[in-house]
Amino acid sequence: MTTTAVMPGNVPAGALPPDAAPLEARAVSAWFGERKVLDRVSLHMPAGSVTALIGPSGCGKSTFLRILNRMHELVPGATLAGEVLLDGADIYHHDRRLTEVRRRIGMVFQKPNPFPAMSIYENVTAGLKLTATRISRGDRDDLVEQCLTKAGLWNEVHDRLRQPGSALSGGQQQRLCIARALAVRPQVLLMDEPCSALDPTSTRRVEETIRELAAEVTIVIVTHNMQQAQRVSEHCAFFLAEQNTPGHIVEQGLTQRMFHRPRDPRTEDYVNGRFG
Ligand SMILES: Nc1ncnc2c1ncn2[C@@H]1O[C@H](COP(=O)(O)OP(=O)(O)OP(=O)(O)O)[C@@H](O)[C@H]1O
Repeated sequence: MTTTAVMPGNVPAGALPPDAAPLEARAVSAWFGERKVLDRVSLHMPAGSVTALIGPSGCGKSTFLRILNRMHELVPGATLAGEVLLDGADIYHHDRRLTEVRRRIGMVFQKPNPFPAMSIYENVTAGLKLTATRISRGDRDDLVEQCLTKAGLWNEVHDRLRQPGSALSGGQQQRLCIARALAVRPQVLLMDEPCSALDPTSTRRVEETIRELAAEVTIVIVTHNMQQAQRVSEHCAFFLAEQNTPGHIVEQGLTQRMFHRPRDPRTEDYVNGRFG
């Protein structure tokens, strides 16, 4: 797949976003100090679709997600082995710039975390400053509208863009965080339980947003909610860490197949709520 991502310093006001890219983990293992928490995880996350990571607490889903945009290395004593390929190129290659990797592979966290002192408008454009992206005032206005529209929030906030982001409801704040992540035109969006702090109505709204974005950005989402995994994802990977062994993938494939015709009895037990 060719890459036409917009580089920092050159953001035209065109249609969002550039190009979703496939992400692939090859034999990824991870340690915290001496303790191995992931063992040789290989997973293909196809471009322009949603991949859900499911599994009981502590099996390494968040650690795996954080490895996908090089956040794992921020933890003192944390190490890893294996490769992560974005559009075929290893994000851990010594030539890759960390800021560029994180710009291409954005992250939305469990708890909505808009910058509290910034307005809604400034929250969306915050990432442009961090990535030293130059953009004219007119293009910036267009970008804010596009990102808020993509995040399903424009209609609710277009008349109060200068109000603080923290004044929004929890679900709106999470969609603001999605808009902020989109503003730097990522090819991949990682989401770590993005709805776990939200009420059911806000959850549905964020899920709609995820589905709307899916054609244009590769999405990888950690979720404990089996209904949510089925509603939002095309692909699914079931992680398990049995009896203090490191987490690994038991089964992966199309979500509908995994939920209705699982191949491994442990997958069947998990998706049917018999453990975890
Ligand atoms: N910063 C850390 N330092 C040491 N150990 C950690 C750290 N973060 C996670 N771990 C350990 O790594 C293992 C995997 O944790 P991780 O958070 O990735 O699992 P998870 O599947 O995402 O869990 P949950 O669903 O509860 O969020 C766990 O045993 C956890 O205790």
